Amino acid sequence: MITEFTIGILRETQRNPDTRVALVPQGARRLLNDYKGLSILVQPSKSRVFSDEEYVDVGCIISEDLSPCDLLLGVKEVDKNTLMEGKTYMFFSHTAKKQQHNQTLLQAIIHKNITLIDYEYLFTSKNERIAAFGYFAGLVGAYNTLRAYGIKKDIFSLAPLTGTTTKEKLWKELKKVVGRNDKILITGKGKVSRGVEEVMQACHIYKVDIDGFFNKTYDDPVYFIADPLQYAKHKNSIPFTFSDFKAHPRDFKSNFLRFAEVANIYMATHYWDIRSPKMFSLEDVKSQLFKIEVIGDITCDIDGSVPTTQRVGSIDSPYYDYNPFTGEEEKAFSGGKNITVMAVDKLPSIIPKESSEYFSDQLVNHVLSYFWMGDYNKVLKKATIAKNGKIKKRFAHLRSFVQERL
Ligand SMILES: NC(=O)c1ccc[n+]([C@@H]2O[C@H](COP(=O)([O-])OP(=O)(O)OC[C@H]3O[C@@H](n4cnc5c(N)ncnc54)[C@H](O)[C@@H]3O)[C@@H](O)[C@H]2O)c1
Repeated sequence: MITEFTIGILRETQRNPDTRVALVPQGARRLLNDYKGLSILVQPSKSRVFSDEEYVDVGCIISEDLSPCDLLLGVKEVDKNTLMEGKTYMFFSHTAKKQQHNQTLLQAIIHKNITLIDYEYLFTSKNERIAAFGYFAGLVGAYNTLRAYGIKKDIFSLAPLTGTTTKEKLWKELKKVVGRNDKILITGKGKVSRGVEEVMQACHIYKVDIDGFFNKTYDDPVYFIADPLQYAKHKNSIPFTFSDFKAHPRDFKSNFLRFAEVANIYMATHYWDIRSPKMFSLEDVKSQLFKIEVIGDITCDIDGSVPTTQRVGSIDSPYYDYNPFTGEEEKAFSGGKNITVMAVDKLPSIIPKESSEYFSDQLVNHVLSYFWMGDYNKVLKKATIAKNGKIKKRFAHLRSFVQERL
């Protein structure tokens, strides 16, 4: 039904550009077949996992100039110097939690009267995230965390993930994981957690219930997935409800330490609202009772709910140690009572082809047509951080953040 609409696929602009893409050639082909007034322009890129030719083959136009586009699609933060005045952009902006490193990006968006829609806030009517790479972050994050444990304990050796790989290759490698009587704690029951769980199953690590996790000993490794009901509690002992936790996170405190006393590996996959309690404090990790030796922080929030995450590691160098007594970072696997941390963003970029295909399917099936058919259930509206250079009401907490002088 559309008269005319043009999508632009941006070239990623970070220093080590992400090879993922939000709309893959097969998805573009489907859209172009289904909607006759649609055009898709693609900025040429040598690093994208799909070649320019693959886009041309399905009817897209390769063009450096994306100024004719109604919508510009990226994956990661767009270089603020390339932003075009008055355009509509959709990408992972990592601005809504007032991330300091993206403050100037948000300021540029406001200054240039841009409309910013963030994939992170596209939700179904059942409040489920629509477009996310989380599942793949879970696969890679769990792999990297198990690899760290294998190195730390010198019990197995998984190949490092450098460059890019496929799910099939990960699975082959994971056959090397040998179990001990480890207890693995996972927090969060969303998409990342689903990926982590698949890795657990691939390694024949078994899931136990909360009673088993706390009270039983096993000969083999086991895991438990804690949801907010189990890792947080109301400050006034009011029974926990998730809706209350989401609406009034400041009324809750952490109930995590009991897990830290039995788990030796921890994988953080929960969503964290900056107003909700941190899992533990840096004081807590000094305690003899704090047993966790390896933390795979897939949430990767700096100064977030997992305070041992002092910085974001890189794909090629994903680990560092945190010394609980000095509070300093040390070389990974340097021993003693150090906690080994794996905290890397862009984890799904290690599996760029499959993760892009998965993400693109979600956009094609559940999001993109709202731009030209009408956003009747407000999916786009709710994910709009700024409209024509004005911060939207849902993100009003960012108004002072964009006005701060640097
Ligand atoms: N490191 C990476 O490369 C990478 C990649 C993708 C996602 N992530 C991060 O992983 C985290 C989880 O992502 P996901 O896709 O699994 O999210 P999700 O929405 O699918 O699941 C999040 C889970 O967190 C828990 N939760 C706690 N408080 C919540 C709240 N206030 N609202 C909603 N859920 C809450 C729930 O158990 C929920 O199921 C996010 O912080 C995301 O940014 C990291």
